[in-house]
Amino acid sequence: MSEQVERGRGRGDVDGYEKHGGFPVYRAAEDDGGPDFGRLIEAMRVLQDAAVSVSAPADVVRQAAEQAEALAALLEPHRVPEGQQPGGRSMGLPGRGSLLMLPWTVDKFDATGVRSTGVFRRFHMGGNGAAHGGTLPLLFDDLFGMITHAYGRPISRTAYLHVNYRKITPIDTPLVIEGQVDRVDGRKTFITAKLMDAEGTVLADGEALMLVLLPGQP
Ligand SMILES: CCCCCCCCCCCC(=O)SCCNC(=O)CCNC(=O)[C@H](O)C(C)(C)COP(=O)(O)OP(=O)(O)OC[C@H]1O[C@@H](n2cnc3c(N)ncnc32)[C@H](O)[C@@H]1OP(=O)(O)O
Repeated sequence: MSEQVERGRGRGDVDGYEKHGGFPVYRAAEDDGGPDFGRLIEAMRVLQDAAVSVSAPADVVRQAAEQAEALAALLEPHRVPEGQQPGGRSMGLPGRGSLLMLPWTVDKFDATGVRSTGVFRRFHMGGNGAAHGGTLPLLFDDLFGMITHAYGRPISRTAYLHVNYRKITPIDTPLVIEGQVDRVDGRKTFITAKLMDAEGTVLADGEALMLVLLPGQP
């Protein structure tokens, strides 16, 4: 571990951790949305896998569309403002219960770094069995956000994010992504991470600059 990482441990390294610029302070959902929320989100992902991979008779497609519309209508009256919904705030669920985030599971989260494991699914596919290139920066960016948070930095936004695509990233294959803070310079947090397969082969690596928000910055 570098001296800079050691010095940066904990939340005392930067004044104003609780200020978060102009960003609201979000709390984790207390009960991961209740007993069936994770089930709903996983069923939605299975549905997304199906929706992008089936070629079904017209009658089946019509029935599926009607059922999807009925499900949306069931949920519609229960919309709440950002920060109150369990989606994205359920720390015990893959991808924190978000349908946007990769449905991965965090198995290390501390000041020395964050590691997460999971698969790219069929609905993440770009072509020829490989994950779509745009889904990798999403995975990296969310990891960089968590690394920044775990390191104790105030709420920061990504100023730049660079991904090197070293090898094809296969779908439906267990993978791991791991990264850490490399260097801190005032508002700047420099982070690197690697996406690897089960044998440790690097499929992609990335680096980012996260900037601590100033008071009032959204
Ligand atoms: C509970 C679970 C939690 C889980 C938490 C999970 C959270 C997920 C977080 C995801 C994070 C995101 O995706 S955030 C969404 C994507 N990012 C954004 O939308 C950011 C949009 N950009 C901005 O809002 C702005 O550009 C800011 C706030 C980032 C910076 O604006 P600013 O405050 O005016 O900064 P500025 O003066 O320009 O720059 C400050 C210093 O940084 C340098 N700098 C700025 N940009 C760059 C750049 N691209 N490349 C190099 N250097 C740069 C400048 O040269 C300067 O250096 P010097 O002259 O001082 O040396």
